[in-house]
Amino acid sequence: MRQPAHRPAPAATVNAGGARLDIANLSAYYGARKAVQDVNLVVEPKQVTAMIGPSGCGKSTVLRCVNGMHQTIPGARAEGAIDLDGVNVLSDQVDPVRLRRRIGMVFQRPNPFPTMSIYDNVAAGLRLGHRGRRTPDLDAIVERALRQANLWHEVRDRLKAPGAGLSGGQQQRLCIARALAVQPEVLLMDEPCSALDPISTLAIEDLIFTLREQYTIVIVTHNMQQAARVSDVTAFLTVPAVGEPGRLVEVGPTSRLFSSPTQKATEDYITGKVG
Ligand SMILES: Nc1ncnc2c1ncn2[C@@H]1O[C@H](COP(=O)(O)OP(=O)(O)OP(=O)(O)O)[C@@H](O)[C@H]1O
Repeated sequence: MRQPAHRPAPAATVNAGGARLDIANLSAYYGARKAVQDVNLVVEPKQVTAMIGPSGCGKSTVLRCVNGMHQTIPGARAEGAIDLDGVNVLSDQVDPVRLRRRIGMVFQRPNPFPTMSIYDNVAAGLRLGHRGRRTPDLDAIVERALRQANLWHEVRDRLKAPGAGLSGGQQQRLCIARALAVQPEVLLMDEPCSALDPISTLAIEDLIFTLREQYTIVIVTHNMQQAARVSDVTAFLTVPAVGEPGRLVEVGPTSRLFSSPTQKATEDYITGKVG
């Protein structure tokens, strides 16, 4: 393994700015069971869009469909369309590996590769994409991703140490660096702070705030204060009745949705009457 050169990463390689996602009439199934129905949602670049709603309403399912991960679950399928700058990501023609390079995902529990060093964790996706060929400027890309994830200064002197030896909050920022290293256009975050302490949560929220300049970000969160703090737009999903699929009830600018929701179901949820 080579050590990264201690020099700033070249600015020209930094992703210039996110992509638009247009989710149209999305329904998703696990076997015969419909989990979400007719979700319509436009996600704009350079914005943070939060998805909130009670447990089981389908927030994670929508995220999975966006980056094709539902295909890894036996019996799961999606109907409708998810347009990523002109390409329907649900089409059979789309290569799932390429799709996941364009759409990165960060999960609820930090999941660094346990036997890999900090450096190799960040480089993992790049090596995968180059099928054994040497990635140009790997050191610089690793450094840039760690800087973007606000982790560089904490790990620059121990890049060979195992990623699993970092704190929970650092591990989550390492996973964000790993996702950013392949320069995705969209970053999906599924409850990225739910396993973290308040200080680490604050660090991730600050990071989300700065990353929105360069990426299209969708965050699923149970924490309404967090949605209010970090997002520009909020989408509220719910399950209308037991056994029914989840539905998107309302979407709008975050400040408006929290101050004057148009739907009673949204108001009941954000005021804590249900959910
Ligand atoms: N792998 C799976 N197999 C079968 N059903 C699933 C699977 N994953 C989710 N579901 C079902 O799909 C529905 C939506 O689940 P999903 O995890 O998307 O909801 P969620 O809003 O993200 O929930 P939470 O907030 O609890 O994480 C639920 O009824 C759930 O039980």
